[in-house]
Amino acid sequence: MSRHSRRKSKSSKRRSSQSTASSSENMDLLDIIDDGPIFDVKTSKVMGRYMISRKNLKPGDIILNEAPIVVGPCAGCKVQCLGCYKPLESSTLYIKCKECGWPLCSTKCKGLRKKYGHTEIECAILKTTKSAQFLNYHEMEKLRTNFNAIVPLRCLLLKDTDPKAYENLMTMETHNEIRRNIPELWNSDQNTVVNRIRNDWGLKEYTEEEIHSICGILEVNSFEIGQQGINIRGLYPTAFLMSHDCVPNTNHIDEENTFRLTVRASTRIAPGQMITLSYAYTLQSTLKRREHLLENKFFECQCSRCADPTELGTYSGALICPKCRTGCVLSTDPLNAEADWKCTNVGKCPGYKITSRSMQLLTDKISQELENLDCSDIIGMETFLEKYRNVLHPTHYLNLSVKLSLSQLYGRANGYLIDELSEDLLARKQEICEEIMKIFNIIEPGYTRLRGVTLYEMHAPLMILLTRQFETHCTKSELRSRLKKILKCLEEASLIFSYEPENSPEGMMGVAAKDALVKIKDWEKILGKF
Ligand SMILES: C[S@@+](CC[C@H](N)C(=O)[O-])C[C@H]1O[C@@H](n2cnc3c(N)ncnc32)[C@H](O)[C@@H]1O
Repeated sequence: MSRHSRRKSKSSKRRSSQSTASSSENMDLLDIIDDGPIFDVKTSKVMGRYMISRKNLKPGDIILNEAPIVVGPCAGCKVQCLGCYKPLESSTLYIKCKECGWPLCSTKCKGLRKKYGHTEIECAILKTTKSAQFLNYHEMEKLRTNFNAIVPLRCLLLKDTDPKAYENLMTMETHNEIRRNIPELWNSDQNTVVNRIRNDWGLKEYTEEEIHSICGILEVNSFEIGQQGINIRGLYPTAFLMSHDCVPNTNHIDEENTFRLTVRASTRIAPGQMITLSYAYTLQSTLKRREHLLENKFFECQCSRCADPTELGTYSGALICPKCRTGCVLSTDPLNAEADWKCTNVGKCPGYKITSRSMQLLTDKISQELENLDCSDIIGMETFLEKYRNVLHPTHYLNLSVKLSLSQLYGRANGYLIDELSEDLLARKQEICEEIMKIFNIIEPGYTRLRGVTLYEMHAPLMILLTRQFETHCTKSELRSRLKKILKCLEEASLIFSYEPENSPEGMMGVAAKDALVKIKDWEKILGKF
């Protein structure tokens, strides 16, 4: 899943505690379960195992904190250091491990002989199997595919090095029965993982079936992790148990060097409520999210957002009716990707219908146009919004992604620095932030990065406009109420970012939000409490 994972266990009476979870590197599921009643694991025919809360959780509460079972390069990744995963493709500064011959960032790489890096046992196997002979540095595409087999090999090595972890891992969902009927997927795993491990490296002790199962487990259960330009995947012993929801109630972060995962509640979660994360990108339409989930996680999402043609009133996939120009064109059956789309302006529209296929062709074409836009081109983005004003709903996911970019570009891009913005452009930044916040409040509610970033962005135009206007046209009471609004934005942003690593972009935004809060407090000293 994208920045998520899940896990297994037949019993429905399992639970974990925050204190136990954070106290031991080597705990297993049962250790967690025995000690603290944060969640239970239940089983359903449709979803398999899933987690429910045992208590009232508040936003920010830790649900679990655990070390990975295994980490390493993603399938399809670029060439990277086998120890610390630093990207190496565009770097001339790399060496080959003097034992196994695989690329490393340096002889002093911090991941050498480390549990979650290039271990001695991995190095010995890659050396004795003469695996480096297949690393042809003149054919990058082929070279990259060698990395696909690294994490599967690490999983297989657990059989001897950590049998309990291996046993745990092998209970995870593989979806082999579906995956083996998708030739493109199965053959790619066969060629780049199974044949690599068994034929090229000669490790025949591992069966084809078990290697395919590990490929499935990794695809279905691993989290995308990594900080500071590192993009890798990790399997976690418990977090994989969280089921998917297109409006999730948790968020998670992974620590930079240890790769420990912390899952927190992002909203209030009541006892008995499912603990969820989104395996798909929330800023997409139902059709796109469901397509991703079916192709990558092998299930059909039926959540309340997917089942509602308006997507809980966010209209993330809605078109503007070309006939009546005011109605919304929505799916007649959102849980059926083939269903027609119709204008819902009943009585006022002469009637408009489009097939799902045509609707997708249209949005794919517009999406392609968007992809070709320079990501810092403010005018290009505003022109895009204007061009599709009568085609896409204002909160269609393509418009939302443009507005999210604009919310950050106004005030930061060259020629658009915050102090240089005219009052009109400051008002535009504010308007965009307010518009997208309404949607994020629905699809990414609570303590989420998207809300944190947007709240922080929103405070800036509010503050600059106020500083420019307060001497000329602002009464004392208006001043106080405007400062109160800014204070609220900053306080919430700063709270959300307090859970982020300090050196991450969000962590740094948190520091900036705190600094800005101090300045606002100075105003409070003059004006009295807001
Ligand atoms: C990471 S696993 C979650 C743990 C898994 N249920 C188990 O028992 O091991 C992800 C898989 O769980 C199932 N799943 C998770 N969320 C679901 C949902 N909302 N609807 C249907 N199936 C879901 C799907 O089979 C999916 O591929």
